[in-house]
Amino acid sequence: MQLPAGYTEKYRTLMGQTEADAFLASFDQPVHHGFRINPLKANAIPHVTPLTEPTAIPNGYFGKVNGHSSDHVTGVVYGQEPSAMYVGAIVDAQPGERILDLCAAPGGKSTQIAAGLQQQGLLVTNEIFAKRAAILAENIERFGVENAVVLNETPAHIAKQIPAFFDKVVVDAPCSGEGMFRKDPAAADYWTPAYPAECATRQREILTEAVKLVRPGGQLIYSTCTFAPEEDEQMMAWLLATYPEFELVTLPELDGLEPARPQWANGEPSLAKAGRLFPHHMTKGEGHFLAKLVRHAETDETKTKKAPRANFVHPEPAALKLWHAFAEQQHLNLPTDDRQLVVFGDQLYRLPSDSPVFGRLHIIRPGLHLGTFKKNRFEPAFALALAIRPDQYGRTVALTDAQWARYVHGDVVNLTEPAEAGWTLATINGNGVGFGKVVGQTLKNGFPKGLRFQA
Ligand SMILES: C[S@@+](CC[C@H](N)C(=O)[O-])C[C@H]1O[C@@H](n2cnc3c(N)ncnc32)[C@H](O)[C@@H]1O
Repeated sequence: MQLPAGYTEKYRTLMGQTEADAFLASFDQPVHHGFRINPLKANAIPHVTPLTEPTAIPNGYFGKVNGHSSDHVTGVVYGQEPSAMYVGAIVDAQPGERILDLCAAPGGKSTQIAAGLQQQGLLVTNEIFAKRAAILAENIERFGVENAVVLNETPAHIAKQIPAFFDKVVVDAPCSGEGMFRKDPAAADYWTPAYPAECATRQREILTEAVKLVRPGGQLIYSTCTFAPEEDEQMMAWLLATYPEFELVTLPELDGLEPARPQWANGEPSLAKAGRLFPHHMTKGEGHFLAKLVRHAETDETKTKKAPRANFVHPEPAALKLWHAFAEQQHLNLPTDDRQLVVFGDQLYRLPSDSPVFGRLHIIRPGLHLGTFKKNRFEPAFALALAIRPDQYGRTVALTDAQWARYVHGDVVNLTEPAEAGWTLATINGNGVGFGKVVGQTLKNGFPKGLRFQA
């Protein structure tokens, strides 16, 4: 591929001739695709997507996902570039943690974090641009995540509202995207010698807020999909110099992951604890930069922020009655725990445990969407169908491939046998695909209009 002259010169100077030749030649190699399977689903084994070649990352596989397959539509698989999967592995989410994904759309890292949290604890997933935040919310919903709050906010607003709150803050930063040149050669045309420094300015602004959000003793995870030292080693050198309470920690040993290059910044030896994935070294992947930092615990423990209680509107008794009646009639079995029911207009959600006061932050999804209050009745949400296991719901109908194609197209589905009338969970391959109302021997379609397609 045609790379800008300034680009090739830059990496010849940084790497030396021999390595630069191999690095630059890698841009003419094929793009590698990958996906992760979703351990949150009742059946995490895809229906049509082959699991032939695992990546070095848990649940990761090489291969391409068909966006119109039942595997994608039921959230059993999530397409993700193979080296991007390393970020989630380094976050290493554990059940019960409070994690913030600050630059999250479309949701690759967030869905990976959600898999690690196993529906316990709190994932706050944020995207600054509204259109991208809507896509993020859709992907979180399809993945069946129950414990995520989706925000559409600036990092500064979040830092002001809930400082020092999170065990882990992830900054998968907007960057010059040099690791995307193979996938999108037009991105290379956008590159100028000054572009990485422009991106670095924005990254510093984001990190200035991100550091405030990490609790003492908590971790900050920083990643980019670019090779530019200005956005990688030099960004970490700046962070360490500006925030001495942060320290880089050694990354786990993972296939293809190599130490970052202190000589590309100020020579500070600890920068080698950050990691790089280079396309001319790792077996298959587009490349990434990764770093994990810990914020030293403060000696004065009183400075550690206690979790403020969430400020949400709880359902009125009449609304609660409708919800309980629905759950009882449909034999919906949601485990009882401390998750609170909250209402947003006529919508009912289940807020994740440990949610803080979000104040005026712009929330897109306050947890799992359970459904809508209509006059004297309750209608279940699409998100609920994707989050529950079929054995948590009383009425289910397993669709054949042909019936599923009709369902996702928005058609009425003729059932092979009569079924009990009422709200029914349609499934394929053992996973929920949406609700529909059974009438006689037909399933009236409940697949959201905006998602319908011809399979
Ligand atoms: C590399 S992408 C994130 C990819 C995502 N983490 C994933 O795995 O799917 C960076 C994101 O940062 C967002 N962004 C751009 N400017 C930002 C800013 N000033 N503050 C926070 N996020 C920003 C972009 O819209 C983009 O969605």
